[in-house]
Amino acid sequence: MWLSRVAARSFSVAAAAMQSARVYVTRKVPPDGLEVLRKSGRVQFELWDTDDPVPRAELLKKVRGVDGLLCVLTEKVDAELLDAAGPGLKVVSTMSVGYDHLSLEELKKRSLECVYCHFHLCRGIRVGYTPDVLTDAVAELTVALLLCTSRRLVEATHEAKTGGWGTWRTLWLCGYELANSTVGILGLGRIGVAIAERLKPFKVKKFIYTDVAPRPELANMINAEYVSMDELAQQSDFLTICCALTPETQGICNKNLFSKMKETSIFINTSRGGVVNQDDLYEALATGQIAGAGLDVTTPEPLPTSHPLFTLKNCVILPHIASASYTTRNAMSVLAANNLLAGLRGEPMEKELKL
Ligand SMILES: O=C(O)[C@H](O)CO
Repeated sequence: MWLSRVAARSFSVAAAAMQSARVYVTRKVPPDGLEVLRKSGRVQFELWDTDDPVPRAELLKKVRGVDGLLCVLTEKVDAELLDAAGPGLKVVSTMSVGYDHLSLEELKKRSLECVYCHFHLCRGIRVGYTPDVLTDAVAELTVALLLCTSRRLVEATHEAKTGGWGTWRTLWLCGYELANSTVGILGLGRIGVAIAERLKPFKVKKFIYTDVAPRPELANMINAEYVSMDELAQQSDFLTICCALTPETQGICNKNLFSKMKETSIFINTSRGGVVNQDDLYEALATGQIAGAGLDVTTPEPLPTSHPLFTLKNCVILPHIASASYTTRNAMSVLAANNLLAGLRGEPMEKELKL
């Protein structure tokens, strides 16, 4: 069985190197990325040319026999999809920094089959993603969401528009300020550093963080102290979640964490909804266990408008827009296209996920 799979892959890798590869693009991607694909002259690509996700059944049909897949975070790349694509699939390039929609296990399994293959170009399925190019946009939006939540801007504009604005009142719509505060970062990476750099001029007193292990090279850039998860919860006036969604971080922001936070603290999540237990968060917000939450990500997405979190004044919910600037989304599409092309040529990708 593996022999025929390896043989098929070896043949198709060699063939793709000589002629144009077949690629399926699962979404209308920004123009700069499409231009890269068009100009390459190396790929014949078919595009799901709308802003809505391609229906699963259609996707499974369209990937049959492709050499490459350029996808976004709404497409689950799992065993079913990889089987549907078949042994010719050489590259999956996602236009996202997050890769929790890709089953790394399944991708790895298929790559391992190539241990038996002695062709240099035959290295299993390679995966590209788009870190770095979105760091500025995500950090900027995180700061905006944090200020919007802590200074109650959504509530305030609502009051102004709907006649709630009476006379000037001493404690009306008061919130919490960054000056002299402690900001906690759960999961310190490029984005956490970029957020801290932007918050520093607001006169934050102290940055603290936790992660699977200390990250001194990054922490030194923002003078952040490594603390335990409990200390992070207890000390943070603002807690910003920057970790990837993995089996280890799934639901890590739960009752246990919220119960240790201050009643005056603000919780901000621009990573993935899955890191939060939303029932526990609702409880913490509704009972005043914490002061407020700003969420750019939820489970599911979109969050149904009937969801209890939407009933809370102290919860600001955005529709997953952290990287949504024209510059960044175009840059992500270019990087995803270049990763795809490099993978198809059997060359190193600019940003490749090590499986
Ligand atoms: O993973 C990502 O890239 C973001 O969540 C969307 O830009």
